[in-house]
Amino acid sequence: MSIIPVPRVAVVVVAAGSGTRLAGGAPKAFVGVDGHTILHHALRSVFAAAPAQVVVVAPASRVGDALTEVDATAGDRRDLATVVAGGETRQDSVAAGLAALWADVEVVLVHDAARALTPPEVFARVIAAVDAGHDAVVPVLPVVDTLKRVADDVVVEAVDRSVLAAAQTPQGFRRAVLDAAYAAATAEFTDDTALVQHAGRAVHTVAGADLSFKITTQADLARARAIVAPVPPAPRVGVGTDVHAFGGDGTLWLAGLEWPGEAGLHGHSDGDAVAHAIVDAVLAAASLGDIGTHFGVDKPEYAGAHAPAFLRRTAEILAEAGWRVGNVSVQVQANRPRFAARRLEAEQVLSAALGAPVSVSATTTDGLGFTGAGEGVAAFAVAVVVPR
Ligand SMILES: Nc1ccn([C@@H]2O[C@H](COP(=O)(O)OP(=O)(O)OP(=O)(O)O)[C@@H](O)[C@H]2O)c(=O)n1
Ligand SMILES: C[C@](O)(CO)[C@H](O)COP(=O)(O)O
Repeated sequence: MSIIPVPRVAVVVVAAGSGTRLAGGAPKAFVGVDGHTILHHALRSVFAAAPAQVVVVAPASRVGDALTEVDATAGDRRDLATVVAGGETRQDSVAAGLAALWADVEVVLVHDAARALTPPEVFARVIAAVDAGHDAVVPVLPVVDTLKRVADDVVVEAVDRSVLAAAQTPQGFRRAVLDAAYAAATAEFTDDTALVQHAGRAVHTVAGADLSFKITTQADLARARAIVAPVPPAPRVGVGTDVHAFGGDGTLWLAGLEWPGEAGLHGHSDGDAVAHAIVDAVLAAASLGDIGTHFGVDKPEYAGAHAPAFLRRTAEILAEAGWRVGNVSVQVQANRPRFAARRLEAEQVLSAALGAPVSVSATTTDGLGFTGAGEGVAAFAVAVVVPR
């Protein structure tokens, strides 16, 4: 692990928006592009830029998922990154990010996660302009459409586009200037250079980039998907296993079924090794971590939970990342219970919860190993996932 000096630059990545205009089925930053989320792609370019403190501002309910994306993208800069909860407006979220900056930071960039494909060189241009002495810097593109001033659906006048520019992010600031502007803010602005200019500071422009477009609508998402993954990703396969020992409280729950009269299994949840092996196989296929990543013992809502709770949430996580389950095959290895009479029932319960075909088979080890000794059960699952 290389020792990176405490950085003088910080990047606040605002990712706490709801994505109303996108209607992507999840907070925008967690909608899938190519099997990775918008936030994942945004963080890839942030961490590819100059070393900086990185503060990700996520929806309060998705701080854990944002940490997962930081873990997946930060590499040896993981110690430079933190995640905080955002606010009601973009400006509230920026303020939350600013509050998390380290004392040594002198230059602050504020970047929309929604501009997920921003090339790292734009970050370099903005930092260089602040270092050259500008209080505030905004990357811009020339306006290419003819613009009109409109009122009540009537064109009032044409607007001279030669004096206009389209603002992008990351927007860069001397930290003292941005902190002072936020401390004095009395109105909402849609970007940070507007707020700083309202506070009386000059704003300098640098060249933006076509790839820095903001993913706002489904058309923008389709554009990003065509850039990132011109050819739809092939189906992917994943494997998952799980083991639980008999001796837990209550009756047995396995493969989504209750088995009256059979010994229960130990576990944070109901110990259903079949369901947990399926979760691991599906998440592994989409490279989205494993059951511990999303359902760890720190999630009290899964204490004692049964298979449908795990499988429904796993299907949601997959969909948000741009995947769906093709099918799953799972085999349980155990002396008891006897599956033959209820195998189809188990397949129906598991398939309904996952939203995809799950086939179940069962076997014993002819007395060998811990399952053969009746100490517990083991389950082995293979899953195929395909692009949504
Ligand atoms: N309360 C908010 C609102 C927006 N943002 C972030 O600010 C950036 C630009 O906002 P926008 O593209 O408008 O995102 P949303 O607000 O999610 O989109 P919409 O307006 O369609 O709901 C996005 O990266 C978004 O995550 C934020 O961190 N906190
Ligand atoms: C900050 C910004 O991306 C600059 O163009 C834009 O103002 C964000 O606007 P939004 O309505 O919050 O997407």
